[in-house]
Amino acid sequence: MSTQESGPIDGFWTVIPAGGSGTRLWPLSRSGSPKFLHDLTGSGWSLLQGTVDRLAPLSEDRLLIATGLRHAPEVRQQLPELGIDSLLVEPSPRESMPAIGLAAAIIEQRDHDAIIGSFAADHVIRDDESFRASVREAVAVARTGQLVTIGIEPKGPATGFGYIKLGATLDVEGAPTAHGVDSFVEKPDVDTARAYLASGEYRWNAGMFVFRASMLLDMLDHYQPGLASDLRAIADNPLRLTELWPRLTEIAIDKALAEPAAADGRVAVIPGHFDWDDVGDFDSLGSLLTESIDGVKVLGDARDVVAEDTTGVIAPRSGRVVVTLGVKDIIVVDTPDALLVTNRERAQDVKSVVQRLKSGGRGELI
Ligand SMILES: Nc1nc2c(ncn2[C@@H]2O[C@H](COP(=O)(O)OP(=O)(O)O[C@H]3O[C@H](CO)[C@@H](O)[C@H](O)[C@@H]3O)[C@@H](O)[C@H]2O)c(=O)[nH]1
Repeated sequence: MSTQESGPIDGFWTVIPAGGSGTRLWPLSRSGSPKFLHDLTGSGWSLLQGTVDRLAPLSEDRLLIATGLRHAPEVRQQLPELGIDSLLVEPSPRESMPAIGLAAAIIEQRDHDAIIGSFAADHVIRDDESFRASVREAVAVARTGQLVTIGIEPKGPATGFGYIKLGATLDVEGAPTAHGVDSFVEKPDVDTARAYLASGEYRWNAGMFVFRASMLLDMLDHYQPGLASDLRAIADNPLRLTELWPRLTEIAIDKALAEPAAADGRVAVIPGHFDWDDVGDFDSLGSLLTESIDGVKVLGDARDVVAEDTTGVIAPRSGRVVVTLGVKDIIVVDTPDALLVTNRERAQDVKSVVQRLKSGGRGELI
């Protein structure tokens, strides 16, 4: 298989775990309306719709979206063409492993040889063709029985991402850039991240995993046997979902599988060369918005902003007009029930004020 090949990939399924609440993007993103349901780039599409569209040329209608009970109606509304079998509704959040594992168990029953690519619902990718070429390489390696990830060249010493240490190059037909993975390190401190960056040996973990469905279930049997047997039981009898789901281990795929499997030499990485952003906070959102009005990036209706001698990001979402004068690197997010004013430097800390609101009895705003 060549990386230049186009068209759908035989037996390839897309899984999209769509959970998490994106608290650093509060008050735009709320637990009832998380960031994947929002258009955060001004494209007219939500991040979820963009993700589905990016993968459709590879997997066509072989798609499974795993989302929470609260978000399922909005997901259906945004994706009216979604087949009845393409939505997996979870009774409560359990992190990514139960969602991806159950999707794998269900898909394996439908298609024993399925290869699955699991991709977050809430990331922005600029160069779709290059992304799909990386997925094709990842599939070629996944066919050999490895758990494969796509790693992103780090742009800075970010502490909000996991890092993947590259191992030796692999010799797999159709995957000329494939490497083994030495280890995964989840969200290091800034000094460690700087050292990783300087070494040139690390890639960002972008939460993308490609694997044979049967292989993932075997790995789960090995590393998370209790979870594996519960997930198989639910896939065998979906009526057991409400009974078994609450007891499933709440764990991310990185911790449950990627870290231990890398230590056992069972993980590979394709270094991706496309522009990727997880839109983690308002600062990164600002850099994604291309249109600047009088020096300000506006997410919403530009007629609702009057900004003089101002730089930063403004999201007018209340129907009110936002007027700023003489402020630099500001972030203003105006929604009907909550107004956030901060600056780009403190964008990451929005998470902690959200926590404060929650513990202060204003959980209804989160
Ligand atoms: N269905 C479902 N999906 C979930 C749930 N919890 C999380 N997810 C999904 O699992 C993925 C990762 O979860 P996050 O909670 O957003 O992880 P993170 O802290 O951002 O870290 C992960 O992603 C980073 C890249 O964005 C990585 O750098 C990091 O290493 C790790 O993989 C996202 O697609 C998220 O929607 C859940 O309960 N249910």
